[in-house]
Amino acid sequence: MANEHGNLSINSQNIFPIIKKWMYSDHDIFYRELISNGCDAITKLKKLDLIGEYEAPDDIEYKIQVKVSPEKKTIQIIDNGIGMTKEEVNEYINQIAFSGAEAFLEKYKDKTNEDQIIGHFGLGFYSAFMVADKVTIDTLSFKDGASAVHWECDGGTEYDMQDTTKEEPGTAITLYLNEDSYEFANEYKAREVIEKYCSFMPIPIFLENEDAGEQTEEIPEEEVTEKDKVLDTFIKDAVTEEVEKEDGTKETVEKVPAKKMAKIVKRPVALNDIHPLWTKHPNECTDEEYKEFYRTVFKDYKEPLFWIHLNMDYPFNLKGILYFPKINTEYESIEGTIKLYNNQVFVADNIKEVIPEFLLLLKGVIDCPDLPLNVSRSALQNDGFVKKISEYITKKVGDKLSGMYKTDKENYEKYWDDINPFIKFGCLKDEKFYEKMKDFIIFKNLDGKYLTLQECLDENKEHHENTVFYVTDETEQSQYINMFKEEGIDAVILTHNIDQPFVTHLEGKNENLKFQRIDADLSDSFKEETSEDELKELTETLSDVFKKALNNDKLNIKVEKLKNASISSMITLSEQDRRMQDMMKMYNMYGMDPSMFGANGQTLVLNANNDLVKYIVDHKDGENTPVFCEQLYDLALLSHAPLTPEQMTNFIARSNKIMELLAK
Ligand SMILES: Nc1ncnc2c1ncn2[C@@H]1O[C@H](COP(=O)(O)OP(=O)(O)OP(=O)(O)O)[C@@H](O)[C@H]1O
Repeated sequence: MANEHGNLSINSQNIFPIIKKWMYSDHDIFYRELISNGCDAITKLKKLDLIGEYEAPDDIEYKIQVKVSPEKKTIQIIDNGIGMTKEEVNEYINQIAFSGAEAFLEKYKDKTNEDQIIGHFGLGFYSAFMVADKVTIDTLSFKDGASAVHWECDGGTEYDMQDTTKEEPGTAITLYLNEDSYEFANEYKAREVIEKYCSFMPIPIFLENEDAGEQTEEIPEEEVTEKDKVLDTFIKDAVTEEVEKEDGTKETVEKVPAKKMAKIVKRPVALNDIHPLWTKHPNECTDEEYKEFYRTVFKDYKEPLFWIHLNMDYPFNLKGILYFPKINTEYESIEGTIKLYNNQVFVADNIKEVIPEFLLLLKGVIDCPDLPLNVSRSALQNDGFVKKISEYITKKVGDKLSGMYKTDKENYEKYWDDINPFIKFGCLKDEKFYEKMKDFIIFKNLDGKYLTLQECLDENKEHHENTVFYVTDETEQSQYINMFKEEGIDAVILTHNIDQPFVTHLEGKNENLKFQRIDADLSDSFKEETSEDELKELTETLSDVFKKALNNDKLNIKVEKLKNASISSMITLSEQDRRMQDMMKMYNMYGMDPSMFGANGQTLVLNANNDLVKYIVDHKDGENTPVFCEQLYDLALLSHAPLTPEQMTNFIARSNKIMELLAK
């Protein structure tokens, strides 16, 4: 072919400046685009070989080679795939791709970042110009009689094409990096980017630093294969050790015998796993493989609790593995990662348009070749097909969990403390998931037994109808817990942030159902039968004394005769008021007067059967009465909520004073 010089068939003057600016932060995706083009080219050739339209040499080793040269500031991506004829370069590179890229950019150039094209699919070959001033293609088509083509373009609208020599079919793309992009020729940077995007591509990828010189390694000679380039052979001395014999004399014994070794050119190691676990059938995968995959992909050395292997071909193609991670501490925020792949090519993490929001708390991989990824995120959100995929994933997770409840309850209960925030979040976010899971939500009771909602209600029917009492802090609320236990009344433990909105949700779903925190109100079971008048009189007396002693006119005081005489004072706060206060805390409305929202605060309950309370009634004006009142109030507060720093300081000082009085 004579030298051919031509104009790229585009209408706008120059799209390269736009390409170069495109998604500044994601310039590294050119690696993905070019390597996946190479994988596609090889996959096509393998198919042709399979159907008899091409006969590959017996010793063919399909692979992608990435060669970086920090000195020359070049990157080469070489495949031994299908290659291109001159006509194909014309068609795919000079015409179609350019006008395609132009249309693509035209469509999206005004869009803001929020509306990014998913993973920027479709940028293709031209993404090379984000990092390179000049790009060349050397390619030889697999077709009989094809001649090799050299193509070159320096980022303008013109290209040059000429014959070249190339022995084997395939394509080599060479990037001459621009000044801002030299880092991509750094071996470690290249490795990092390739591992990010190409870890599971279906063709082995090898990285080589052209400037690093020949790397070597030493292996036992018997392990040398035909493919190895042997540089030297030598004998590695035996390893010996001096040991003491029974008679006390010493002897030298051979631990490892002398060995014939070979020094060879370092064997290349592929950067990717071409058969990621999700592509295998679940029956073929062992637990150890699942765990190993989890460790490698998520760099999490805590073992996952369990996993779900998604595997379907119809009505759409979807494979993946979702792991339920172990949450180590109560305080660790749960943050998962779901990696999305398209035919083993990494697209992006946590695409909430495709993956239901609550599943993003898990860790996992999803590969869905059918996804329309070259559309904007907002279009994806409204896509019926994408919704179906998302619903399918949710359904599968629900199936797995409900199945586990039914057939492996022991483990389900074992995992419950770790997985319940996730399930509850899912129920709040997704009606269908709630419907699927509602009968499999369990509650840990005061004895550490797990009960369903219905079981909780049935168990306590005699004491309270349709009410579930719950504990949010076992230490703080221990006094109430003891009272409940004494009366044989049960409560459940709900300590996670998600529990408050979740119980509200359950109340909305179940008519008449009420959740009450254990300190919300004192049920009649704890009280002795007594006359209303007597209590009223005591309440008036004690209210006066306490209000005066605590210098607090607004204090609500209620006197009860509690069966347990050792309890002196308690705080109760109605469920509704407490939820209001919690909500205010959540929205950072500290310092506001709760009464603004109708929350009129706590009630100090005093036990008329308690000796200290009796003492106060009998010594209204006693010298030490105010101290008793303050102390009883603080003790009640302590078992309800943490004291403020000022309250705590006073409490400690007063406690010391009381002991001094006792010591006198
Ligand atoms: N390494 C290669 N070997 C053979 N053909 C190639 C190679 N790279 C690109 N091509 C041809 O050029 C065409 C255009 O490539 P480009 O990367 O721009 O778009 P694409 O791969 O079709 O789509 P995508 O936008 O998904 O990358 C390809 O469809 C393919 O026919």
